Amino acid sequence: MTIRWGLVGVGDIANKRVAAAIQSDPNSELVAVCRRSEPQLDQFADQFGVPHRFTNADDLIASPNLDAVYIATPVDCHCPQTIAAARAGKHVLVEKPMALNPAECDQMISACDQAGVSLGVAYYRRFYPVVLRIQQLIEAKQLGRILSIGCVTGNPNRFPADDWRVIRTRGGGGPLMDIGSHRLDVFLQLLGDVATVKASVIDSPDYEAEQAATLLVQFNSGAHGILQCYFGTVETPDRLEIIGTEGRITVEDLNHGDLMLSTSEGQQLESHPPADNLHAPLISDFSAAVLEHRSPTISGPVGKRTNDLIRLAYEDAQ
Ligand SMILES: NC(=O)C1=CN([C@@H]2O[C@H](COP(=O)(O)OP(=O)(O)OC[C@H]3O[C@@H](n4cnc5c(N)ncnc54)[C@H](OP(=O)(O)O)[C@@H]3O)[C@@H](O)[C@H]2O)C=CC1
Ligand SMILES: O=C1CO[C@H](CO)[C@@H](O)[C@@H]1O
Repeated sequence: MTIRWGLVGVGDIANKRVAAAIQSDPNSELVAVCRRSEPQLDQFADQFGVPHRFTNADDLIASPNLDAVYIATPVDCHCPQTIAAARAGKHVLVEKPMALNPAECDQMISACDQAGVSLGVAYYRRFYPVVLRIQQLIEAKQLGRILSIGCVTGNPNRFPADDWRVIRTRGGGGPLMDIGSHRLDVFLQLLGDVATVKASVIDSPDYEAEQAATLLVQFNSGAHGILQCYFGTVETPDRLEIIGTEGRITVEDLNHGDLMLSTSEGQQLESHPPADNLHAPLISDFSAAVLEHRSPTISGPVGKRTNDLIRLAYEDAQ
């Protein structure tokens, strides 16, 4: 059996990676796509050879010949479209951040539970070989007791004030929601759950959302997490550093996967590059989970935890 996918929202990320990832997965088939703009919909469907096209998400979701819906629309659409898909009996894989706020995440989880369908969230960095290698090194106590994890990330785009990414009711916030969310998810994967969140933001002179956010989180283990995220800077690589009592790991760019391990014995460079299509392992995991009747690796409750931390950060910053 293959999973027949409908893809709602065929903009930037669908075009760059999601459609190709579905089409390259042996358990998946891309059978339907949706966006409201008809000429752009046709262009996308023609480019990827997708047989069914819809200008209304409800119509795609109601279509009987689908097993799963991939939601790649702006964040304010994630909750209503997930609930509609669940009620129509479709499994749902939703882009990050999962929703505008934790209350929406709860509604999505509960709708999918009630309908008996799977819910996954697209935090694909969880499948990066370099992240899995770091997890292994931490678990093997190669770094001793972990004291801190730090990440700096920036998107150079200068978003206009009417872009959904910088309107709070559409994107949920600014760089913290859009790019910080990915890194907080990696923090949770590597160091476990968080007890407290402190945050400060810098407002943008040009739009409603923040332009910069700096977070200091304290994990249940006692370790610190420091996250800095920006919009409108020069391109900032996806840098990660973990400091322990016996060692340090530095990754200059998670998307390249070179890892430097420093211990008292010296330095060791390892290379763990990600998949060519970063979404491919995510789609494969989700479709296999549906076929094997297991939970996807990045389930609704996993995705929601990042929304919880972001909410605490915005509350503290206020
Ligand atoms: N995992 C990752 O690395 C990345 C994830 N993302 C996430 O993916 C999502 C989409 O981002 P991105 O592709 O950059 O956004 P875009 O703005 O480029 O695309 C959004 C798409 O959604 C469509 N859309 C908007 N509203 C609706 C609606 N009500 N019904 C149906 N379609 C709709 C738009 O088309 P139209 O207006 O014609 O309807 C467009 O095709 C976001 O959640 C974002 O955070 C984005 C980039 C990378
Ligand atoms: O990783 C990413 C690349 O940039 C995009 C635009 O800011 C983000 O939405 C996305 O999560």
